[in-house]
Amino acid sequence: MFAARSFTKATRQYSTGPQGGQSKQFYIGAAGALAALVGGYSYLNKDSPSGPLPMSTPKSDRIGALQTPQIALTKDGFTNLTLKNVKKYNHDSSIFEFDLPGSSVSGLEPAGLVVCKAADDSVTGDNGKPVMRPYTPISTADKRGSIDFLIKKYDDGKFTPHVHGLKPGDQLAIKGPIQKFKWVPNTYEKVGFVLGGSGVTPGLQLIETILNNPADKTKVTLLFSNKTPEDILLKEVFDDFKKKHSDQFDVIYSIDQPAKGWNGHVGYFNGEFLKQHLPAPDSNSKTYVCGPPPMMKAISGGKTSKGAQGELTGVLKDMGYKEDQVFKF
Ligand SMILES: Cc1cc2nc3c(=O)[nH]c(=O)nc-3n(C[C@H](O)[C@H](O)[C@H](O)COP(=O)(O)OP(=O)(O)OC[C@H]3O[C@@H](n4cnc5c(N)ncnc54)[C@H](O)[C@@H]3O)c2cc1C
Repeated sequence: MFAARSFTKATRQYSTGPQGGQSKQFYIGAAGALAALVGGYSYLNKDSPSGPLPMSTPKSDRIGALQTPQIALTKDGFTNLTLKNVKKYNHDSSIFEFDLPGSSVSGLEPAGLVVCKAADDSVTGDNGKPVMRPYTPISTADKRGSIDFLIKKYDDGKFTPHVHGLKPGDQLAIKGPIQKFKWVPNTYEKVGFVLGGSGVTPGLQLIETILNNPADKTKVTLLFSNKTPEDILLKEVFDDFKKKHSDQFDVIYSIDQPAKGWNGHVGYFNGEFLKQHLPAPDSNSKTYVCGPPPMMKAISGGKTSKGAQGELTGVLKDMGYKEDQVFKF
């Protein structure tokens, strides 16, 4: 059985049927805002990785129980996918829906990502090589016929102006799925997520995987930092999670400066705040971090230029977390 979701900025509706195992769970990803202030992410390596929109996935588009779907992508090379549809999400982010051939699927299970580059290699870095960036789709692994991304535009960014300039019919080169790790339900009693801006995408993928599995009792806390309230992507999704899984999931939003009508946290996350809300550093917990470089640096230290986890530093290190208790997306 599979979850069917209808995804809009204001409303995210879904029905979730009984689920078999991990492979039959669905996730969305999201990506978003924050960070005009900061920008950039922990790429897989430097230039080579480091208004709302309806995104419905009809049940008929989902993997049929009796049929093994074809996987459209490969991690061995780039596949050029054609842009089917673009929908504005908010002031700087849009949802990009790319065609998958026939009724194939992306096959992108949590915790996984794809790497994107310009289909014609027209976007190059200072070293003359094609710029590549990692993205986590908001569509689920089993969605047939398309893969969808929510991508924030950085006006001074190297890659996202290109993506936001694409029109239906244009192509993007996509490689994946690249699975960072396989989530095993109930490995930890509690997990914490410290996310910023469009770094929300990989976190959302994993959070939804946990919450959609009734057998997974992992308690989840999300601390989500953005520049302004308008930058918070997929807030409606997390609010809905909180409503439906109040005993298992909690989310705290934070913005950088006070804003009219804002009742949530204001300011960067510091040790005192994290100590109050994150699971304590012990063998029953794990904390996941994803966000722009300055945030990563402050919270956990960044990843290495080749995408390795790198040394744990920052606030989490000061709080006593060990390297195996933190994962940097
Ligand atoms: C696992 C993963 C999944 C992701 N998924 C998504 C997703 O679904 N959607 C999405 O929108 N994004 C996602 N991202 C981020 C994405 O990979 C890109 O980083 C982002 O799109 C910006 O790319 P760009 O080339 O346009 O900007 P860049 O050229 O990388 O720059 C972005 C901004 O950061 C600034 N900047 C760059 N480096 C630094 C630095 N060291 N210090 C301070 N400022 C800096 C730039 O001036 C600019 O304002 C994900 C990242 C990861 C690691």
